[in-house]
Amino acid sequence: GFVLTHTRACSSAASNIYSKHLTHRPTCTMANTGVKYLGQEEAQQIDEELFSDFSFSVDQLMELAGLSCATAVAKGYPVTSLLKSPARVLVICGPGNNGGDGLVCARHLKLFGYEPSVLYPKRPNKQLFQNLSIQCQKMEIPFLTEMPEADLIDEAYSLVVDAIFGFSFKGAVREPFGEILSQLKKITVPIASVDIPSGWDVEKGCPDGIQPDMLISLTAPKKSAALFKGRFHFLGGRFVPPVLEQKYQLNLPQYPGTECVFQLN
Ligand SMILES: NC(=O)C1=CN([C@@H]2O[C@H](COP(=O)(O)OP(=O)(O)OC[C@H]3O[C@@H](n4cnc5c(N)ncnc54)[C@H](O)[C@@H]3O)[C@@H](O)[C@H]2O)[C@H](O)CC1
Ligand SMILES: [K+]
Repeated sequence: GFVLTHTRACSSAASNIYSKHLTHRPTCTMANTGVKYLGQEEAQQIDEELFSDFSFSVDQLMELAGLSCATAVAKGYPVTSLLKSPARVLVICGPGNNGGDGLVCARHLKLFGYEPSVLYPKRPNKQLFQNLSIQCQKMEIPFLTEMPEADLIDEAYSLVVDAIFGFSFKGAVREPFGEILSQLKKITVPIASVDIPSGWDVEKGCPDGIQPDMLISLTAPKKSAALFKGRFHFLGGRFVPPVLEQKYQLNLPQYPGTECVFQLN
């Protein structure tokens, strides 16, 4: 197995970039847990096993994944720490389950006191995603019709949640996501990426890709997470049965108490 331990210090460059959007700079804490970093195939295999052998439904795990993401955001960027009020968050959702996590995250962010807006340019024709979209609309979360320019994002929002691609991303980015990612490379407000920084190769990353300030790894980090340079790395998706954890030797850290996220660094 591929096991990485993390002892990296917080990136001071990233701190300087983002501190202008915060009233205080949160302190980083580090945990050296020895959790396993997964390859793309292994991540997909575990996902598949949760749905088949363990009989979970996608809705169930997506709800817990999205809740973890909103919780991590609330820990890293508390509403009261943000310079702009209301605390507007742009949640960008992609065409797969990573995008579904984003919709769930947006709904919980609203319940946590943020003002999320959703950009959802490619909507799969499946009941699950239609339901999640209706739930957001009923929560009075606006859906944008187009991607705002980078300077507009910096002006209007405190944070962007990147729920575009997760562990099934492969090959060159297809439109409209290429243009969306090129705007995200220009913004100065922090990006919180769900599971994988979108556009990054799941295992090898992407040196000239987006550089999120927060990464929320779900189930277990993927290999590219070793290249993450932002301030906050959280683990979420506290739903892995111990039998499955042992089978894949995930070596997951102990989540504190009833918490749904664990801060890896
Ligand atoms: N077990 C867990 O931890 C759970 C994780 N969840 C989340 O699900 C995603 C993985 O979801 P999946 O549907 O398999 O794939 P993606 O969302 O990564 O994307 C697939 C989607 O994207 C399109 N696509 C792929 N490559 C490209 C490209 N180069 N350009 C454009 N579009 C591309 C593809 O066609 C599909 O439409 C995981 O990361 C977690 O976030 C679950 O929510 C819960 C269980
Ligand atoms: K993502």
